[in-house]
Amino acid sequence: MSNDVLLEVRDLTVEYATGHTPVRAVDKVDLDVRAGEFVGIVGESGCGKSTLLFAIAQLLSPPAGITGGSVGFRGENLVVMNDRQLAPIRWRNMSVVMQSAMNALNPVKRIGAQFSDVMRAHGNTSAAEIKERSETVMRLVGIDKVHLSSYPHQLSGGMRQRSMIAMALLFTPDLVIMDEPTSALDVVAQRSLMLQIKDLQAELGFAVVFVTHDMSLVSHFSDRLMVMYAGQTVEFGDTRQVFDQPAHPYTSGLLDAFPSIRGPRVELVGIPGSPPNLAHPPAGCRFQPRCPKAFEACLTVPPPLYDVEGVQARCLLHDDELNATVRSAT
Ligand SMILES: Nc1ncnc2c1ncn2[C@@H]1O[C@H](COP(=O)(O)OP(=O)(O)OP(=O)(O)O)[C@@H](O)[C@H]1O
Repeated sequence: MSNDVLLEVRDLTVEYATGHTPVRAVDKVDLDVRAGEFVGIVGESGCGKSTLLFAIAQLLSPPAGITGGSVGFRGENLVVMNDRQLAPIRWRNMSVVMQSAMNALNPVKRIGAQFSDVMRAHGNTSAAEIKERSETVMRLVGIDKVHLSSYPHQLSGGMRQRSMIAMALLFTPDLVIMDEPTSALDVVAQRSLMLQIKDLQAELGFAVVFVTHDMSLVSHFSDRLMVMYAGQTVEFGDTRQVFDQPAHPYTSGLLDAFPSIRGPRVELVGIPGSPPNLAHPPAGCRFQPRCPKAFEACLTVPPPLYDVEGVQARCLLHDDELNATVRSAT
């Protein structure tokens, strides 16, 4: 991993134009990803994780649209580019692996033919070159090259996901965006696929942005972790630090809701209540209605991100001035 910033997302805002009030699914999100880094994004269902990934990859379609901010990738803002300008970047420099290979792969086309389509669409026309690269990426993900002649339904779930990853690596991109690529797999296949992604990353040096619901997956595999709640980043920092000393009550709640594989047995506690309606988020802190540590200011003051020993956390508990006022009033 280097210190070169590969992806620089600033103030990114995405809205779904449905009903009377637009739904702001991603609200002014900042995200930097360095070359070769693995960044995990977690949060409850509906918090905007997939929308953020689609916005970064410029794959949103109506009613969703980017209404503010920028996506800097290798120094260029993707948001202002048209499809023709994006074409040379897609697959070659940035590729996407979706949640379900069964939906992303064409069911009536052999795997090899799908690889070939991607390579031809992006400028590789030599049949020999396409064959060689297709066999190489299948080897990289541990699938015998005979399966280039298979249809998706002839492969197991794990093999389908692996072939999606192989397809994403056809051009050795700098960034691979993954939206829960292991969620349809059993835990054994899940772990083996994750180990393989990490090995490939070490070998080929690409960065990964990885969305999941699974805290134990990110605890093992990500360098840095972003926790999202109601369209916003609520905590972002070094994964170990976030796990050891969560700086946001929502992160603590997520951690308490997941079993630890090796630690002592403890009772799991869920987070009471449910996430807010993003068309009408609560005033003040969005997590406040569910927060065990909420105090009066949380009802009205929308918290910014505070720096807490190198981790960013969107919680008024870290506002020294506000806390001094609260202490002096009691
Ligand atoms: N087609 C749509 N029309 C209107 N609003 C939508 C649409 N799709 C998503 N949303 C809104 O965007 C929010 C974020 O959705 P998104 O799928 O990005 O969340 P997520 O965190 O990826 O959830 P999951 O983990 O279940 O995939 C949802 O809460 C919903 O309010």
